[in-house]
Amino acid sequence: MHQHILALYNSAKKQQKLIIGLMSGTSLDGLDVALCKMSGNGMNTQIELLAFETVDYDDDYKQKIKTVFAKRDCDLELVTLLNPWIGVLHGKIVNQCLAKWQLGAKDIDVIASHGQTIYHCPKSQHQHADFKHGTLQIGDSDHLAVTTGITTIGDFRQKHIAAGGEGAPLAVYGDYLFFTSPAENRILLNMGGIANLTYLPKSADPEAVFSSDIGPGNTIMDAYIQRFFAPLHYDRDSLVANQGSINQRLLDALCENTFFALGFPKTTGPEVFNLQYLATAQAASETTHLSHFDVMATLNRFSAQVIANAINQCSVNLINVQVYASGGGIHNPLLMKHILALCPQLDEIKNTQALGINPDAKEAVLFAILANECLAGEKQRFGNQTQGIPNITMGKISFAD
Ligand SMILES: Nc1ncnc2c1ncn2[C@@H]1O[C@H](COP(=O)(O)OP(=O)(O)OP(=O)(O)O)[C@@H](O)[C@H]1O
Ligand SMILES: CC(=O)N[C@H]1[C@@H]2OC[C@@H](O2)[C@@H](O)[C@@H]1O[C@H](C)C(=O)O
Repeated sequence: MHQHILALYNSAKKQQKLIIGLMSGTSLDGLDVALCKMSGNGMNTQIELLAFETVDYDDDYKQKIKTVFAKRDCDLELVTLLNPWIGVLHGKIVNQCLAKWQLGAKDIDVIASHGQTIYHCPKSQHQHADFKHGTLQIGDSDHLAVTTGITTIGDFRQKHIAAGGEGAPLAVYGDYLFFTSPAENRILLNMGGIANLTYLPKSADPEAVFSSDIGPGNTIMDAYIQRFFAPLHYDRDSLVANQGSINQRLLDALCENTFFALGFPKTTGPEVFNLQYLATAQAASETTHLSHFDVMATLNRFSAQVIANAINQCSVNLINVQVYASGGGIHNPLLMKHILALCPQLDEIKNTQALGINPDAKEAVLFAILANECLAGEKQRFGNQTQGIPNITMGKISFAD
């Protein structure tokens, strides 16, 4: 037996594993690195988040990725070069974290790497008769494995598409295994660049569980701030949006999109929700004269409205439902205030820290759970398959040598 297969076999049998989850999301802010002590599998999964770092990307990284990110037309040579380059860079970041945590490669069972999404196009978006759904993550895991000396499981989304899903959201798998509770119906809300939610009924009925993208979280707000308030990268503490007023005509125009009429589950990305989307809505509503502050106030409300609509849609007729939020949007006080005001049935919105997981680390932890399932899980059953949750194991395995 090959030594790496044997090592994986031994890892899979271990009572406790150390898995590093890596997530680099649509906000392009940095690499989230979560050191997870994991035991069990399936509904018995236990996680202790031993350490967490967000290692900020420098401007050079951001510029390089932005050249191709969510662009229909881009330099294919650059994409080809970025694929290994990001893998190596993410590997070096893991090595820095290991040094900081005083751990060596041998202490880690596997790395779970999401990579960097550069384009996501479900059929609802591309509407090309010859093709189904597509998504592309770069930052190849062979390069991570060689750079770190640690077996790396990556490229999780392709199996989801191969099995009939849209390649996202994958959050549902980890959310279902780790956050389901017989005590209450739960909505796990993540507000990154794109917002998504997972509905977890207290019955744990896998036929009733689902996960869906909702629409923009921070992505249009971030793009607007980067364009008009550089060098700011985002509207820290809602300081800009708080100085403006909501423009109802622009808000109505922003809400006019076929994506919002689609049922759950559905996916989207910055390929749709971007500055061009805003410009189209401004032209349609004749609001091109607004101040930057009013535009930001309106964009903030737009995200909140989209998110609140989705919460209301899946909590209708439910009593005892609790929302647990995660992602960078929880740090945007105006956004949180609007969402709560638009969901009168909620007394509060908690965050996933109340369930033991740092809300900034949640997506990176999610990929550690997927890797744990890849190694040690058994096949899950998600019922009738209409919720976009195929019964699959995800991830491709890269060895270090
Ligand atoms: N103090 C703050 N005030 C306002 N917004 C904040 C604050 N801190 C973070 N954010 C927002 O959170 C964003 C980062 O969120 P996060 O890291 O969850 O996104 P992501 O994981 O890249 O996205 P996705 O989940 O769509 O892939 C920032 O770009 C910013 O918009
Ligand atoms: C294609 C892609 O990278 N999608 C991301 C993105 O970021 C949030 C939302 O859009 C979600 O669908 C997904 O990530 C999370 C981790 C998921 O798959 O659950």
